[in-house]
Amino acid sequence: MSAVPLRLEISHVRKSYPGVLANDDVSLAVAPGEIHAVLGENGAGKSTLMKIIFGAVKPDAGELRWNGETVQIANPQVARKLGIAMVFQHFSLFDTLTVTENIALGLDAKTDLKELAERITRTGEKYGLELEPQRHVHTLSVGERQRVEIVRALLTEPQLLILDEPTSVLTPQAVEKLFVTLRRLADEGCSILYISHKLDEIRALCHSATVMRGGRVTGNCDPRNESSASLSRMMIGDELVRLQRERNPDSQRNERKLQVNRLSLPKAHLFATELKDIECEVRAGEIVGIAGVSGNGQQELLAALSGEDQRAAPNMIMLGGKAVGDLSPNPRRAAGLGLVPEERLGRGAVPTLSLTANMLLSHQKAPYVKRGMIDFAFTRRAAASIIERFKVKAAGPDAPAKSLSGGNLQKFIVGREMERKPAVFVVAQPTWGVDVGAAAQIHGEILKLKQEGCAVLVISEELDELFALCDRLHVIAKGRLSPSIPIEQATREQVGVWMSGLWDAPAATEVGHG
Ligand SMILES: Nc1ncnc2c1ncn2[C@@H]1O[C@H](COP(=O)(O)OP(=O)(O)OP(=O)(O)O)[C@@H](O)[C@H]1O
Repeated sequence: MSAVPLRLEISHVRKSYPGVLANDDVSLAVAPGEIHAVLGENGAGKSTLMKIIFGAVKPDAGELRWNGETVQIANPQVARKLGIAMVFQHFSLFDTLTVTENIALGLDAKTDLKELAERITRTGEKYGLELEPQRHVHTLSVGERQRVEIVRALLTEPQLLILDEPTSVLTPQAVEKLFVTLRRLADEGCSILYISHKLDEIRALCHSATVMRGGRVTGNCDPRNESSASLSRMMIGDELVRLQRERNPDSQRNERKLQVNRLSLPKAHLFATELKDIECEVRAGEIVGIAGVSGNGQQELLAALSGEDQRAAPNMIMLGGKAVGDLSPNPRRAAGLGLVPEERLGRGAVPTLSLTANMLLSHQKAPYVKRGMIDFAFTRRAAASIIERFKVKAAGPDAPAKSLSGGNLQKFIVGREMERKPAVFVVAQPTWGVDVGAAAQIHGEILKLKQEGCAVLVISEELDELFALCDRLHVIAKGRLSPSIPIEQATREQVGVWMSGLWDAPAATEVGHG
């Protein structure tokens, strides 16, 4: 036998959860050095399949062959011994530990922390994933956390690397760098399973693709020969809805709903970003975007806006004319603020609680709570209506938040916050991990909010998203905010230059501070 065996061969895998068949007769094969995409809508069963390969979930039926041998992957330790590494979509890092300590936990053997820190730095530099090993994870932005996860996987020198939406929080430049890394790994013989909703990335990177829908494999193709439209048709069985962004030039005369006035905040901890003189405003019926590479003050700005950080002077943040800079989240909500944070598990939702109970995180007044009593029947109906309106795939309103796939939970949280009919809606990474169909739907709902007169602030690293949604755009860099530019005048090149902090404040086209 001269033929090289397949690196991984999966045959007839099945896995059911209460109420859902997450994987139904799934087969898939990956050769050494092959970059293989797995694509499908939110809840199609991609993560479940990857967890089965990684030994984190036990299949009900089916066979796995590794380098030609039948294997039982009982747990992730077995997977790692075989040479399988996985970067999860949800971070699996401990906040209170440093980068090095977190990575040490993922490695089986006893490790010398000093030596490990050096390896982390070296690997990070080699692959363009720079990290500061001594930093505590709670001080890192989501983009930086993603880097930790990827470096942790690379340190094990895997034969198969599974990446579950690795680029969702990376900048275009970082994605390019990552692709160089992945192609090099593949050239060295490492196989890669790549889950992503970004069809253009799949077409640029992957040699082959398996398409899933409703737990089943619905097709195989070479994505290099497909267009994004044909891939998306295979995935959702339909054409995408085109967004209609109506520019309303009069919105500049509308009432100011959110104003940030010379907001400066010193670092809350050693690795935080200091906010310097942030000035922006959002008027009723307007969508303003903030672009920028993660870790440039987005987290700090969100904390100041939400009330998690109450150190600002009252009038540094004005909500509908009310000075709220030093207030806690509840009075800000009462003043009309709706907020979707970038971390959905932990900040956006309580993982172990049902979707119904999670409604109460942002709905604590009538009709949800009456005379101090929670109206569970009403709350449950409200959760059910969000599930229906946003097409959230979940067993029902009683399903725990953690049982939802990433994109579905995101849809639920966005729906829950919109349900409050906020006067000001602040959303970070609105479509992180969300499939193309659902992203179009979330964008449509955000545009609808705008039409209803809501003032929307979108903080995102996805330039496409910002260009599709916003009327005006700012860029955040090193804790400073650029002036805003009307979207018609913005170019990717200019925004890219601004991302490194280079803008001339007085000369730039400032709108809306009149
Ligand atoms: N632990 C669990 N308990 C109950 N149901 C689950 C669990 N894990 C996954 N499911 C369900 O299985 C189905 C497949 O989920 P999976 O996470 O594999 O989808 P996915 O294709 O990775 O989606 P996404 O793109 O949103 O990450 C979903 O309907 C999900 O709600």
